[in-house]
Amino acid sequence: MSDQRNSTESQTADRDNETVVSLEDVSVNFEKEQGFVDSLFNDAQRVRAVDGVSIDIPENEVLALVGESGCGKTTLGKTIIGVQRPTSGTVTYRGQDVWNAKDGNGDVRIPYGDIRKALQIIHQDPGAALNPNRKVLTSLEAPLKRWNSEMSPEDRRARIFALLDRVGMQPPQEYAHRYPHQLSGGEQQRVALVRALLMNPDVILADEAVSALDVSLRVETMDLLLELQAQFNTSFVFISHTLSNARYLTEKAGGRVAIMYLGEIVEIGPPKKVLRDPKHPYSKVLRWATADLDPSHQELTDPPVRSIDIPDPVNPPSGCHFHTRCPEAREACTTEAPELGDEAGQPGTHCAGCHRTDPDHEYWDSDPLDGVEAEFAPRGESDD
Ligand SMILES: Nc1ncnc2c1ncn2[C@@H]1O[C@H](COP(=O)(O)OP(=O)(O)OP(=O)(O)O)[C@@H](O)[C@H]1O
Repeated sequence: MSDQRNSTESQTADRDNETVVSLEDVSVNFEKEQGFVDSLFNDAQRVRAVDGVSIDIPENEVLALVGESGCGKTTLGKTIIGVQRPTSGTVTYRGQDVWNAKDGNGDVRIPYGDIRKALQIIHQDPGAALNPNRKVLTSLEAPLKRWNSEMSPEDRRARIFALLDRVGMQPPQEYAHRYPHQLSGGEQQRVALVRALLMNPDVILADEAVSALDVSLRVETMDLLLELQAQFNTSFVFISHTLSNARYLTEKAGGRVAIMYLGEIVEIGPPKKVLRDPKHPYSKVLRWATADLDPSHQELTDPPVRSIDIPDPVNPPSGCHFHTRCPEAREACTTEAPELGDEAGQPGTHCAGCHRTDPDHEYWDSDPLDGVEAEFAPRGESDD
């Protein structure tokens, strides 16, 4: 590990809290694909992939988005980096509305081209993202030619070689002249990382960027990502199915973990709080499913849920979306959606969207739902 990241404390203290990207009450709906016959008889159904999310991404942030498949992580990540247009709500980059910049609406202070350069993505499968018929050098030169057209060919190559060298592809001239199939999975991922870094971005979205790698390479790659994040002062949004990777990245970087369920962020905060002492019943389920995070895992035979079925995002449950599966749900959860709190999108805070976090909520006087143990936990148990 480089001495650029000696301690979580110094990293946190050095952090410049200027907001780079801000989402305000953002929702993204998709039309659900239907078969031909269904489409003749039924109205189009809308999937609520992201449902009313507000969050700030400051400079030098490491944020991990975690949740089950289909909960909206990728859609939210793409909305953060300005490639997915929200159905409602606003996305701003350094105060500029991203979609007004794209559409040329109003007084555009930051052109959309600059925003695209500043917000980059690394895909889960770098092999698929690289053109198989192009040498690494050609693939890496393309975005520089497009976005930094004033750069001379010599400077372009010097920058590419320096970055290939920095990510450990040595000698860089030799790697630059290979085709993607002549690289290992880990090397392809490094090329994808170089391509993102070439633009000097403010934010990189890494969508399951290490999950396709062998376990032995995963930690090495995560360490490299964190070193580069610190060196280039770039914020990283990591999308992960697994809490272990999210914990590794965010604990080392002094970052945040956001747990998503059916399009919503249900809990967000520092990993020590969210992963080791979760407040939301759904976060407890994810923690239970990660044996190395939950010492009681071995003794429990069943997951702490009433139902293992994930509801349809076309028609999420009323009130708290999690009430149909929650082992602590009461009547109040079926009607009133819990708030995550105004502070939730901001760094340093730990918030959960659960009525149990409010000791005065009517939840405590309402009846447990079928299958919920009446004395599950006393009032205020979830408070810090
Ligand atoms: N382009 C699209 N058209 C229609 N539905 C979509 C589209 N993209 C995503 N969805 C739906 O939106 C919901 C959220 O998908 P998303 O890919 O964001 O979830 P995810 O948490 O990233 O899942 P995974 O971990 O499996 O990648 C899912 O129900 C998905 O089927």
